[in-house]
Amino acid sequence: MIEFADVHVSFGEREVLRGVTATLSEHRVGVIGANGSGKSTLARLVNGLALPTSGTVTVLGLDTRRQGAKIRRGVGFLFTDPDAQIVMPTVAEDVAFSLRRKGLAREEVERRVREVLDRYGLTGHADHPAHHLSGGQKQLLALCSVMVLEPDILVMDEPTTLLDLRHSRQVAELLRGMPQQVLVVSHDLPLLTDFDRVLVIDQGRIVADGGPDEAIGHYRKMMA
Ligand SMILES: Nc1ncnc2c1ncn2[C@@H]1O[C@H](COP(=O)(O)OP(=O)(O)OP(=O)(O)O)[C@@H](O)[C@H]1O
Repeated sequence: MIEFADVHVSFGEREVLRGVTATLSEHRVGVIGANGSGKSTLARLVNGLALPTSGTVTVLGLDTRRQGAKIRRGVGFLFTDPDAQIVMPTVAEDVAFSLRRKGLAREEVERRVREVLDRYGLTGHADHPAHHLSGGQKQLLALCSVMVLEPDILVMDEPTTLLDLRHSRQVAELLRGMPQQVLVVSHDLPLLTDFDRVLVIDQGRIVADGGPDEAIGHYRKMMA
């Protein structure tokens, strides 16, 4: 559950979000809108990477302003650029990295890494240098590194930008099957067509909020 209560965010003089109020409890929630409308800022509020200038963001029952560290343990965040998330030389080591910090036994780490690489189709690349993967494979690797931690909520900022049609469909399918709540910022409208709820952001405000047909229709008209 993610709750925004009259959230404003300003960077200096510029007000980027202006009075956002929404309670998100649906499984897959999409966020669309023009460039610079405030979508990434909204996503970053969910794990406390950005904080409200005024108003409150509550995630998993916790206030992001006071309990950011705890929230970040429950909220997986996937950036647009997977290179920003690769920290170790090989694919398997990269996925294992975040788990090691949890203090799990080596066998348990290896078991979980194998399982997640298998689930996302990267088993054959386990010992390959992570930076040699294709853009789409790196995106899947970043997803593995986040999902292996079994987050309660997954936030994705434009996860399909680098992906070909097959990989985009794979991500869409994975999101459908995930038990976690997922918040996805995207310009990839087909990805969102069977989502449970889509928010349209314009100049820092929610201007449409509903099923994907209605919200995407509103967005298309707005951009015409
Ligand atoms: N840390 C920051 N400092 C100053 N300005 C910022 C910061 N983060 C975002 N902004 C500004 O806030 C506005 C909204 O940015 P944001 O990234 O949320 O938009 P967006 O809707 O995700 O855009 P896009 O679709 O282009 O990714 C932009 O004008 C951006 O320059």
